[in-house]
Amino acid sequence: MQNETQEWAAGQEPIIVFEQVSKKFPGKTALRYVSFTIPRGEIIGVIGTNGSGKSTLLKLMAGLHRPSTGRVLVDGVSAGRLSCRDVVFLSERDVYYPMYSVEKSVNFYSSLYADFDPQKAMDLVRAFDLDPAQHLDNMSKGHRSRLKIALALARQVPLIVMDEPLSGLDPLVRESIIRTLISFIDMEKQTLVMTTHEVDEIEPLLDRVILVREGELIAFQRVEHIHAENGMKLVVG
Ligand SMILES: Nc1ncnc2c1ncn2[C@@H]1O[C@H](COP(=O)(O)OP(=O)(O)OP(=O)(O)O)[C@@H](O)[C@H]1O
Repeated sequence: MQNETQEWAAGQEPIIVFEQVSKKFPGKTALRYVSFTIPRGEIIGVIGTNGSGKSTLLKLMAGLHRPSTGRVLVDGVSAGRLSCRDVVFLSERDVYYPMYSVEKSVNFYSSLYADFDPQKAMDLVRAFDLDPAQHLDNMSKGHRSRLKIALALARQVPLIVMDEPLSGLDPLVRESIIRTLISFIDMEKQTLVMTTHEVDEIEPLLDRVILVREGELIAFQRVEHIHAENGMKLVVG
């Protein structure tokens, strides 16, 4: 697979630019000279085997890591200067207040973030079959994952970054959850970037794929181009 040359329509500046980005941790180079440009209004999947650098890539986009070399721009701003108003980052970790109910969590988030839309959050709660009155410490891990996604999607920000949003979800509901998730994204104004190991389920819903292997960008392509070159399946390993 090869990387594509991009052409952008006038006035359609990209939401994310990576220019020769490397990220080094003590004793480990997680990413090496990664460059790509993500247009607005797309669904992007970041795939690769364990330890290939996916989460590091997402944290750089969200401004949670600074590049060791190179430059990351989000909406024209250096990622190091981003605030929580620009990007939502949904981490793999389960962060919640166990004593709160679903509805109280929505109200709490509404008080935290000026761009939080409580009506949209409650619509998502219903779409994900959650009980607004249920307390989080009584909820299953899968239901807490749904709530976590609902709270992230209710923010009106240009970039939503999700690290493994499907982890902890029953394989039988993953596809319907991801379809619901995508249906709530405002494609005129928002871009979604997510990592996943569930490539088969998610692939039909993606516009583009970033494939990383051992810290290197192997491909950044539209899904249909990958199909044309490799048949119907993405190859992760
Ligand atoms: N804070 C850190 N300090 C040291 N090494 C780190 C740190 N964060 C990540 N790494 C290392 O960088 C490499 C890439 O990690 P990363 O978490 O980005 O991979 P990943 O593709 O998301 O993996 P997984 O699929 O298992 O979540 C790994 O070898 C990891 O151990």
